[in-house]
Amino acid sequence: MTSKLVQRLLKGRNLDKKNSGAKNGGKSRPKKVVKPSKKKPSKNVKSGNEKGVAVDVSDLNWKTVQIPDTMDDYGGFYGLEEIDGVDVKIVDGKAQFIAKDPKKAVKSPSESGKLDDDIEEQDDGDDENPMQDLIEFKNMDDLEEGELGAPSSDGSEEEAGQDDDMEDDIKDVNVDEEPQQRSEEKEEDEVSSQLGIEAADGEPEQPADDDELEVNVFGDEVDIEDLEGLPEWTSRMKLSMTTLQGLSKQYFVRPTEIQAAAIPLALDGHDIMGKASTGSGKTLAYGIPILEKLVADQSGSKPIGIIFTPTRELAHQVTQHMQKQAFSINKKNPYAIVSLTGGLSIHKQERLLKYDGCARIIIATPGRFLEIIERDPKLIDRFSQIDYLVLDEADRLLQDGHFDEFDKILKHLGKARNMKRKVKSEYAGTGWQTMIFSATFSMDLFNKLVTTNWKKLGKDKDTNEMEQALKHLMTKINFRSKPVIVDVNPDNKIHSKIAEALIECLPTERDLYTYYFLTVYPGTTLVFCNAIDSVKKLNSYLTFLGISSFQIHSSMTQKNRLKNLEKFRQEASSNKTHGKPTVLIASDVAARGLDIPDIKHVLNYHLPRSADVYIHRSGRTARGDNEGVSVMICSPQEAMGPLRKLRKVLSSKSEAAHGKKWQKDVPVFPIEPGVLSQLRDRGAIANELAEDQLATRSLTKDANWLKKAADDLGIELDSEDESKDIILAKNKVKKQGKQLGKQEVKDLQFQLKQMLKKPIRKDLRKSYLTGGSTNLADDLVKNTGHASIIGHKKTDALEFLKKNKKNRK
Ligand SMILES: Nc1ncnc2c1ncn2[C@@H]1O[C@H](COP(=O)(O)OP(=O)(O)OP(=O)(O)O)[C@@H](O)[C@H]1O
Repeated sequence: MTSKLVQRLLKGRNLDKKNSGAKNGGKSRPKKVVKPSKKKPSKNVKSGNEKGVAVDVSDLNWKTVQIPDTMDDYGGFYGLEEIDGVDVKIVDGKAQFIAKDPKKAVKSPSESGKLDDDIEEQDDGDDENPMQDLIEFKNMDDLEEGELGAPSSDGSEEEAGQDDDMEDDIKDVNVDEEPQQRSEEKEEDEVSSQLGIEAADGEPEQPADDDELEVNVFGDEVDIEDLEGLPEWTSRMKLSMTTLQGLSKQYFVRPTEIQAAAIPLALDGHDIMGKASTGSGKTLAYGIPILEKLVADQSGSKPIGIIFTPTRELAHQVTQHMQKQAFSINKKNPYAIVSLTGGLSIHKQERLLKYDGCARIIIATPGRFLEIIERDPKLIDRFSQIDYLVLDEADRLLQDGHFDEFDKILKHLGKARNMKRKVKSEYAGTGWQTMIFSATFSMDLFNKLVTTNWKKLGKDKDTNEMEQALKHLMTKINFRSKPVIVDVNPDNKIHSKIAEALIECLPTERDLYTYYFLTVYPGTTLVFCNAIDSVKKLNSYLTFLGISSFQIHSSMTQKNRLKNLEKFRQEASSNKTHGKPTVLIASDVAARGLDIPDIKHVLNYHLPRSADVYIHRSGRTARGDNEGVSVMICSPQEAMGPLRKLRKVLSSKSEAAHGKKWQKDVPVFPIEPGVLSQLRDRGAIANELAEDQLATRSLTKDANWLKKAADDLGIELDSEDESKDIILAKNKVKKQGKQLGKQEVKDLQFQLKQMLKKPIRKDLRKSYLTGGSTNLADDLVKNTGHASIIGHKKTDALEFLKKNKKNRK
């Protein structure tokens, strides 16, 4: 009996050079085909046996499985194909596909054609190197010396518990195929996700015909009337219908300040240095001009722009933002706008870059981009043809230590383009248009870069900070002409829609006060810690306390980071309706650029290391038109020293001139001792359990790591080897000291469970439903009571701070 085979497509899309817009005037789009095998496909059906004919898998006539529209494209399950009348036989460990009736089961030559040659897979294996990832992220992110403990005790893989659901998406698919094939498809899926392809949320996986698209775009999806509702865009700048449709679809009825100022200048061909608050729409300020070029040249094949970002998450986010804005182009060619970051197979990315019509706009981290172009000089020639170069979060990209990679990229591209300096530090007419954007252009970040004239520039008191930074940048970046400075946030301060506050506590009580804040002010909260160990510990602590908590830090694999971000988003939206907190605990890998909707609070568990970091961390709330709260937890000693310094940098010149004290601007959150005391005991137990959990995980990892290292070296591990290494031995003893016995863990978990069942009461109040200062019955009826503290009114940190501010005035 022949079976029905099912295979998964690369997100239902593929690369069909033959059908790419480049050769068809942009009219046709990639045909949906899958390349499931690394084997070079045969053009002809192979010789058969008495039961059927052995057929190469890529020659089979797969049929698309229709999946209901209501299903999300989560994990790429929209790309299923099936075939009848084919058996799988394992011969010499390899799968053979036996077709009973080759006429029915095999594609006609015109269907199979040369496509597979075009996208022939090389036997490249998976290049993911966890250690390499770590190094990359150490460069760009926040790892501190010693944070990793034993040699990658954390590896690049997250703790077992966290990894469980990071399992291969494909496992649920009923596939009669070789495991190897499945893992290849998994890789493909990762690449498609890496390229930001899933951004086409909810859209059909099979692109529609052009006519159909017109109907969709102008009929169902975008009300043509809406376009008339965008006079605030059209009166200020000339934009294509495609761009206006994108804006209309996202309900962006007017440009933000930075967009209104920067887009017309960019469309006029100016190089730009742009500064605006966090969450003020800088992505589209540089993105729209680049997309306009793509709209005008949809059938072309040369790359239009490269956007560099300092972190992978940001690169993915910018990709999705751009794809969403250019949704109709993205529908036709999902590979026109792609991201290029570390953490996933470089070979897959390299292959995709070679196709005409693909990768017209690239959003990349500098490390991976440099690696790719240095492996293939042809790519240097290709990318030197760009019209636009963007540095998002430019100050971070150009920061000490990171500039080298970027400098090398500039040199490679400049040389290939044969750029000639026309005037001092300007490449008039020969270069690309450069746009650099950030919320901060702090002098602190540049002053570590060694330049001969930097000190002199720093003394020039008449020039403002942006001018000085620009003078410096002019020596580093190949601008076409002197960039126009667009500074819509000249005071360089925290976004005006963010209410700031302080919580003072002992350094050892940060966990407890975080728990307190989350309990009293539930909502979507992003907590920033300075050390990865603190992220892990707090995540474990809050999870034991029953709070929906997720973590993201730079020693996690890229896949897990993206997954956790996604899970946090999902959980936040369901918890919101129940008045429950949802927490994302992050290292500074999440401080810049991330645009997570509806973050109500940012909590600085540790004081940020600089004012810029504080501005970026706080800027994860109050995105777009929203308001938000940023709270710093600090000890009394910190308030005297580092905090004072931080506030001094943040206070505007006018405030300083008026002798205004920062304490007046930043209120201390009042703590209700009655509530806090009820949280203390449960917090203490959660703390013990969290320490035990982390110590146990870490010891297991250390042991695994040592064993693997010994296996790799082909030596047998002597149980005394560890104790010979003093640091390892000390670490081990320290961790063992935090471990609990199995029974102890069980007892504590039981105790905690009982405690968590008990409701928290305001002022330890016991009963009196209608008596006392708060009428509980009233609260119940009017729904004015707190979701988790009996006798407490509903609270909102933002409202509280606003009222507080009014009272202080
Ligand atoms: N014209 C607009 N009207 C309303 N919302 C907008 C507009 N442009 C962008 N947004 C939204 O504002 C939010 C912030 O945009 P974006 O991420 O570009 O900010 P940013 O200035 O780059 O922030 P950061 O400095 O933190 O990186 C996004 O959710 C985006 O969709």
